[in-house]
Order: sequence, then structure tokens, then C-alpha cells
Amino acid sequence: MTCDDEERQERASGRAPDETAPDAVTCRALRYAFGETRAVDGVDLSVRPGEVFGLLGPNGAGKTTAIRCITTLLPVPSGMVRVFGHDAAKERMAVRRLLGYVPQQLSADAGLTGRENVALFARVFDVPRRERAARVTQALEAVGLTEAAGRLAKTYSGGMIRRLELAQALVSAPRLLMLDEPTIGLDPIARTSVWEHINAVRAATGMTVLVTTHYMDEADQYCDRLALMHRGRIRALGTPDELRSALRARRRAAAASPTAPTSPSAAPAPAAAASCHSSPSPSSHSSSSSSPSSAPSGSSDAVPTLEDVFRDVAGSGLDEQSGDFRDVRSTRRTAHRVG
Ligand SMILES: Nc1ncnc2c1ncn2[C@@H]1O[C@H](COP(=O)(O)OP(=O)(O)OP(=O)(O)O)[C@@H](O)[C@H]1O
Repeated sequence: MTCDDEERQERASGRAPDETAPDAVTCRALRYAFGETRAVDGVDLSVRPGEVFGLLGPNGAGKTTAIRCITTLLPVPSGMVRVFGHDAAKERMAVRRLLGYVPQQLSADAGLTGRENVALFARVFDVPRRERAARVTQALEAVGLTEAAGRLAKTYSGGMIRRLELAQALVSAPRLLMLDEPTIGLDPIARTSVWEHINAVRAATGMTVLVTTHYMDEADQYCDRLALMHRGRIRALGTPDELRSALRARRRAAAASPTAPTSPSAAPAPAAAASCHSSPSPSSHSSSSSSPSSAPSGSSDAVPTLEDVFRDVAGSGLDEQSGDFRDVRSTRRTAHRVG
């Protein structure tokens, strides 16, 4: 079946998104395996409209595979994925029309100018011909590349290339922007710049952002809610503050009970994850990671970092299982090309 056939079938079936309260993204029991490797192993996830949602995890955790299922680039062999109420397995075209996607691998063409790159995406994403020029200009402006728009992309810095890819994804005015490691390989100033542009567009348009990252500090600073992923599963979910508070409470309980495990990483991951599944409110976190604490790190009174939370919920398998050679090589290749 061609995409056009599928689109016609979707229209004919009269399926409409749930108007009452569709989440931007819903995953239920999502599974995806590459042969014996269970890359995504039963993921439940809801991303609310308008929030910046971070999917965190080490190399090989399953973040990219989950993202690809949501974008419809991979099928949904088991479980359910919905984007604004549309079923990603059955309504691929409807889902794609709502999405902007910046993959981890670079997608800009070095031999084209910035403007040509964005114009190409405008054509690919079927932006109406009469609107194209204006939308390309707007997208370039939104990421601060107006002046550099006439230069070949191969003359751009790593940060400019990432912003160009952001413009490519924004030109179709997506309701959901999906970014896979958008700042990998960038220096701190370029990282901040990419995030500032994402936030500015989000504030202006109300779009939802789903981002994967390894960087805990970025997740803490820029994401409303986070899901910590490890070995294909979501191990904890909440606002950064909620995740920290839950760990602090677990540490206090452990300190108060002589039989409880004393080391956070010795705590059983499923129990820890369950206690992190609270009911967060978007945009409610404040950056308490920088809160002063006189207690020593790891004591029940210290304010935990997100990394502490991750180590707690992932358990002792984090270090030895944080990605095989293939995963690390792919990440390094991206970082090298951007940097
Ligand atoms: N095309 C593929 N063929 C075989 N195995 C794959 C393929 N893509 C991913 N995998 C495996 O699936 C698992 C999850 O990989 P995935 O790329 O989704 O993780 P990730 O969290 O996005 O990692 P990274 O941060 O390195 O991008 C890993 O064990 C990986 O080796």
C-alpha cells in the first residue's frame, strides 16, 4: 500500500483523534526487538501537550528505538503508540503530518546552503507551495540563521548545523518536535543556544517537545518531565524535583530502618521506579539541583542529583551495561561529525 492509499483509507475510515484529551504521545506496552535484542521492552509513556519531555538513558537503553516507533520510522510490532490520538500503526500519514524529527545522525546536506536545506524539507513535508518561501524564512529566523542562510552548510559550525536541522524540522510547523540527542558533541555555549531556540519556538507555538539526551544537566534544566530508561524499560518518571524527592525519601527510609539497604544502588530497581511514578504537573519544576546542601553526598539529607536518581533506579548494572561497542561507536560518529 502506498502512503497515498493509506491516507485515503484513513480519511475514508472516518477515524478521528480523541478530541476530549489526547496526549501528545501515548505508548502502552511498546516492545521492539532486533533479533534477540529487546531494544524496547514494554514501555508505557504519556507525553502531555505543550510539555518538554526528556527521555534519558545510557547508550543502548532503547531511546532511539522508542523514538523511531513513535515517528513511524519503525513499525509497532507489539503494544500501542498514539500521537495526538492517532494510531502510529494504522495512521502513519496522519502521525507524520504532526511531527518534526531531528535524528541523531546528521540530516543536513553539506553541499547545499542553509536556505536550500530547509527548502528541501519544506517540499518533502508538503508545505503548500505558496507558503514555502515564507515558512523557510521563518524557520531560519527562529533558529538564528537568517544571516548565514546563503552559505553552504559545510561552512557551518557544529552548533549551526544542529540549528539548521532544527529549522528543517520546524518548517512544517509540527505540533510535536522530536529530537534525538540534539546537543551531542556540542560545546556548552552551542548547547545552550540550541536549547534557547527550542524554548523560544515552543513558547511561541505551544508545540510539544520530546527529546532524548545523555546529559542530566540539560534534562534537569530544560525538561518539564523525565523518563529514565535503562535496558529497554522506563525505570522512573516524573519532574526532576519529584525524582529527586522520591530518592531522598527512599534514602531517609533506608537510614531509619536498620534492615533496609544502605546503598542507594543496592535498592531494588522496580520498587524504586514505582515510587517515582507520581502525578507530576508540567512546567512545575525548579532547579533544585543547585540547592545548597551541607549534608555529604549519598547521606539521607543530601539533595540527590539526577545522576544519583538514575544510579538508584538502574541499579549496579548501569556501568557495565551502558551500551555495547555499536552504540558507543554510533554516538561518537555523530559527535565527531557535529564537533
Ligand atoms: N539496527 C539495529 N540492529 C540491531 N540492533 C540494534 C539496532 N539498533 C539498535 N540496536 C540495539 O538495540 C538496543 C537499543 O538501541 P538504541 O539505539 O535504541 O539505544 P539508545 O538508548 O538510543 O542508545 P544511544 O544513546 O547510543 O543512541 C541496543 O542494544 C542496540 O545495540
